[in-house]
Amino acid sequence: MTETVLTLKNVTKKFGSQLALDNVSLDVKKGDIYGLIGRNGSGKTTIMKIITDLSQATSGSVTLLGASKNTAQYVQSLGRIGAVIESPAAYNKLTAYQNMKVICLQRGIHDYSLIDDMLQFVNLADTGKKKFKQFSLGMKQRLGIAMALIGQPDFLILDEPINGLDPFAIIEFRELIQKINRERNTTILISSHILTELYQVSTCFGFIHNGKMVQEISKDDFDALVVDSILLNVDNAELATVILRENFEATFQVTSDHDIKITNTTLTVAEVNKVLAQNAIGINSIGKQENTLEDYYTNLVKEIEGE
Ligand SMILES: Nc1ncnc2c1ncn2[C@@H]1O[C@H](COP(=O)(O)OP(=O)(O)OP(=O)(O)O)[C@@H](O)[C@H]1O
Repeated sequence: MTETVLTLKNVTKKFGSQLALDNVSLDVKKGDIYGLIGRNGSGKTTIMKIITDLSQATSGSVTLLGASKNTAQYVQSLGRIGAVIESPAAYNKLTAYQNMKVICLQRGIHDYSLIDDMLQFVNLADTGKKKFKQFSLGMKQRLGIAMALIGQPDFLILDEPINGLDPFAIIEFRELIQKINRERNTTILISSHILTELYQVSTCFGFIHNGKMVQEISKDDFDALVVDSILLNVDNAELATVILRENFEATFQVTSDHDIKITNTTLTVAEVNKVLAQNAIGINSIGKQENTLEDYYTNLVKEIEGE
């Protein structure tokens, strides 16, 4: 059975009368890259702060690397994790190497050769005398990760690390996350509202909305559930739909006099095209639409808000 790294059970957090987390449960398994997805204010940072002991839950339980929160063992478990929450905390006037050295001193790490290894690992080996305040956002994020990795953690927590990065820095970042997971066997919890990126990097997802965990799903299950749809623009959508229903098993939505959306299908564009052409239906356009994590999340939120 796969080992569980983190479990939250019915965690509730109130700030005065405001309910920031409402009975949240989640499970992160060893080896996962768990993507925590939610809009601004949905509770992602609050979850991470509770895990890292920067905040206390109002009720519910948290188990980290086998230890329950508020026990001496939990403090030991915290020593096996690395975290970058809100923004990387480093000294503006220090270089990458000096900032790393501060972390080593704080953590009682005496082997400074680890610093060079780690800076190399995050591609910051040649920043020399450049001070943290002169770093680009991408460099700052990578230094934050190097600082979090210096203690060789089993579990890495990253709060919105992609925010504000340019497309090249995002690609670099994605590769770094995967490298950490693969080469260092580090389990990762990463939050973001940039869903396309989370989709590419994560092995499972947790959707949080208004402080509630709406769904947890593995990437494999998500991929099996979410199949692409076919969008059609035809002369007569109603007639075309009758013909399509006679020929194929799928869901056909007539969205206007000319537009049809076909979902729940593994049909190809060529198959649809052939049947309509044989029945003399004029086709103006036909094409596949990829259903993304973004669509899935938006629909989930719409369903909940429509409740
Ligand atoms: N210290 C606090 N005092 C009062 N309310 C708070 C506090 N911290 C967070 N909240 C509230 O709790 C809710 C969840 O906030 P949280 O920062 O966890 O969301 P988030 O999903 O991380 O959002 P973002 O993406 O904007 O960082 C929000 O409504 C926020 O205003």
